[in-house]
Amino acid sequence: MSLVLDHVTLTYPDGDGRLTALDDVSLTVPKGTLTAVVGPSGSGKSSLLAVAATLIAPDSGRVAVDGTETTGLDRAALTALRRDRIGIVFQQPNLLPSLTAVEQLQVMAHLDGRAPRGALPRALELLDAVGLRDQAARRPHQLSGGQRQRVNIARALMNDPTVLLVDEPTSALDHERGAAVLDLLTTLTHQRATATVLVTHDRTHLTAVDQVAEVHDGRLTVPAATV
Ligand SMILES: Nc1ncnc2c1ncn2[C@@H]1O[C@H](COP(=O)(O)OP(=O)(O)OP(=O)(O)O)[C@@H](O)[C@H]1O
Repeated sequence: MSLVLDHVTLTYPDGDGRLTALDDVSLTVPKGTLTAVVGPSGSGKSSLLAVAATLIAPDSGRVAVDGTETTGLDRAALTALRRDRIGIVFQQPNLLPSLTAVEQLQVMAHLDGRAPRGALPRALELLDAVGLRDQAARRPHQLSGGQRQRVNIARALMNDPTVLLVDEPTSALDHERGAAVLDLLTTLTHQRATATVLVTHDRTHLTAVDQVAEVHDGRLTVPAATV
């Protein structure tokens, strides 16, 4: 199992008390499958993604990424785990304005301090996988919103993550482009055997996902196993 959340509870300070953002949440996402997490605003979706990304430690419960238990890992170990095993696609493609599409990906290979040998062929291969091989030399302002989101997705795959976490990828896109991005995520999940979690409040495009989990007031339910 590539991503396991086991009885995870997360609270935030709230005035004199605590607000429970995740309430005893358990979720398992096997490799090569896509789980959509749906729920209304404020239900806990972003908190779930942040805990899965090991950006926030839960108050209690267990998070395991690609077989590694994250509880008790120090900051350096968590940073390395995120760098090597986790890809994150944020809602807004936060691309660097001055870099071309292929450079947005290549820069990922520089971040861990290793010589980016093989970074260019890999970046081009990933741009090809997201249908943008011929846009490799374009800068963000020369790309459409949907194309920018594809670059964003390709970039998250640069380090060959096991776990892919995606936050509302279709919110800035029209219906057709949103559906295309979801199709692409489904295909990449199967091809690259990632354990993918997609957070969304929009159920329209969810027909092809492997599992839909619903979150309400921090409580997660997975209707009759769909994986
Ligand atoms: N840093 C924080 N400090 C205190 N409370 C927080 C913090 N972050 C989120 N919350 C609260 O935790 C609950 C869950 O928030 P979360 O952002 O996870 O929901 P969400 O489902 O992602 O919402 P949205 O769809 O609007 O992004 C909400 O009640 C929110 O107000």
